[in-house]
Amino acid sequence: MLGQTKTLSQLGLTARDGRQAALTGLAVDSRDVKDGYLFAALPGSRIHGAEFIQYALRMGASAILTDIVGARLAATELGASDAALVISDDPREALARTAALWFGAQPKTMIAVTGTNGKTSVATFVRQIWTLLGHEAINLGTTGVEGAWSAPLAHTTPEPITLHRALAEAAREGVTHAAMEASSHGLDQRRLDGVTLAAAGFTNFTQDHLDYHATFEDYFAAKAGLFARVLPEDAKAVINIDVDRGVDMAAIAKARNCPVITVGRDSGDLHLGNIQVDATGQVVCFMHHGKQYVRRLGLIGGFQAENVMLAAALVIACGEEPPHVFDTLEHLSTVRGRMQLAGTRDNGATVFVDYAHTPDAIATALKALRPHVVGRLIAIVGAGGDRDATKRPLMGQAAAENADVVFVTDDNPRSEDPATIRAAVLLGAPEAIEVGDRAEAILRGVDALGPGDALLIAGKGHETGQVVGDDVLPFDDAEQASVAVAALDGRLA
Ligand SMILES: CC(=O)N[C@H]1[C@@H](OP(=O)(O)OP(=O)(O)OC[C@H]2O[C@@H](n3ccc(=O)[nH]c3=O)[C@H](O)[C@@H]2O)O[C@H](CO)[C@@H](O)[C@@H]1O[C@H](C)C(=O)N[C@@H](C)C(=O)N[C@H](CCC(=O)O)C(=O)O
Ligand SMILES: Nc1ncnc2c1ncn2[C@@H]1O[C@H](COP(=O)(O)OP(=O)(O)OP(=O)(O)O)[C@@H](O)[C@H]1O
Ligand SMILES: N[C@H](CCC[C@H](N)C(=O)O)C(=O)O
Ligand SMILES: [Mg+2]
Repeated sequence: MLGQTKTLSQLGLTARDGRQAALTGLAVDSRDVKDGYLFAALPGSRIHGAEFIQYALRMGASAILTDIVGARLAATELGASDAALVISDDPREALARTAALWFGAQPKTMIAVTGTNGKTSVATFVRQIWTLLGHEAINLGTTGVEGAWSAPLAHTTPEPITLHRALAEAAREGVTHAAMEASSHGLDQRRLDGVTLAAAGFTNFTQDHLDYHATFEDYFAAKAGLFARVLPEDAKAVINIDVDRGVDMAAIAKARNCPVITVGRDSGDLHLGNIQVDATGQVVCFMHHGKQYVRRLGLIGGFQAENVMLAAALVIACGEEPPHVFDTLEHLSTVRGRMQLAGTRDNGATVFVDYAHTPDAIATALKALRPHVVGRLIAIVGAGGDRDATKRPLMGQAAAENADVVFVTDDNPRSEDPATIRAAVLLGAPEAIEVGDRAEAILRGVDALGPGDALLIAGKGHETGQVVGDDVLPFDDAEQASVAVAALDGRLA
């Protein structure tokens, strides 16, 4: 995009006085504005971006996109400037559409997946299936952009400028298929409203993010925006109807005339029949419109079978032949940090790392492990700072109810006092052992493993840092686990 200019009208924008402007770039943060840029001054959760219009104008902004409140806030600066002023009722949505036009390309076939848990897993499985079918495919989300083209991302659903820059670059590199995660923050802030989707998926709905969304209903409404607003009317909605609110989500999609494909544990256009677990995976019977496909997945957990089912249905919704899709499933590999086997002790006990950071995910992950374990199930849990505080005791409770031994430790305390967070988790797990230092908790968890036992280290999954205050200290659960196993089994040089 370097060196290009586009006029406001080429970007679908109209200035209040009809003025044109040749733009050289877009920015959502005044500190990123350069000569000739459009600065989107958005209403924020802490401050209105219009407070920075004066700064953006000094940096050479040629146009300002904001709402009526922003225009009033910066009336004096705007009055004295030549910059074009675009006022929108929904400037975040306008920015998303503008960013799509500015970058001008995306992979031809795109899907998005929302839900409290399972988005990264489903998006990764969709990408793996497309790749196995011979397509150039990527997934975008919590673990960055992965697949045929890769790049790091700071957010699960990046803001529109970052998102469309990545999509356009991937498309230029030959990527034809992309699966992205739609977080509730991303949907609420219209970050993906400029993406053209062929299909959208819904995994499940349980508690998270009640720090950001005022009520549970607001959280649902944000997620429902994927089907109520972002998905085009002729595009397919693929919905797990065997989970809470699945039926409501399907009704929202139907009301917009989107064809609805249902999946579920026990019912739906695609559902699961018998599942037989073994030490390293499961043999699953997939039932699709009266046909049965029995396939072995090298993945642990009934929830991963459900995620694979949703991924397969999304790929089929995008036009692939069902038998070809089911034939790829035996070749799927574990998503990094999701039920990842991180070590096996000499006595056969296993250690898994999993990104469970909600009450439902902790319960689900532990229940999923139980059939694979003949001995005790040990869990290490902790809750993040500066995030939904009401989920903390519920996370402790989920661990206490589903594991035999629980350690409560730290997981990204951020600006909060770690001991206060642990105390909240311990309210739900009063018998748990408190070990603040995460490395020590892992060492003690691994040390406690007898023959036939298993350890679940929950919360950090693929993360490579422990966020304490403003510092990110290097920390990797899988690495710590394998070091602990090696040290305790005398395999460290
Ligand atoms: C809570 C939240 O989502 N905040 C997002 C929101 O910022 P905000 O409303 O808090 O912004 P603010 O600080 O009030 O500032 C208002 C505006 O002034 C601008 N500004 C601010 C300072 C300045 O000097 N100049 C300037 O222009 C800001 O860019 C912003 O547009 O709008 C910004 C611009 O679009 C986002 O970058 C920012 O994401 C922050 C960085 C964030 O951390 N978000 C997280 C919580 C998030 O989105 N997570 C989700 C979910 C993950 C999950 O599912 O678990 C994700 O998709 O990653
Ligand atoms: N279908 C599911 N049902 C219940 N729990 C699940 C499901 N899929 C994954 N989980 C749990 O949630 C954790 C996170 O999975 P994943 O990263 O795929 O979810 P996500 O929705 O992308 O999370 P985030 O909100 O952080 O982006 C997993 O490690 C597992 O414990
Ligand atoms: N995307 C989630 C990840 C949480 C992971 C956990 N390790 C934590 O820090 O709470 C969030 O930011 O809420
Ligand atoms: Mg994710």
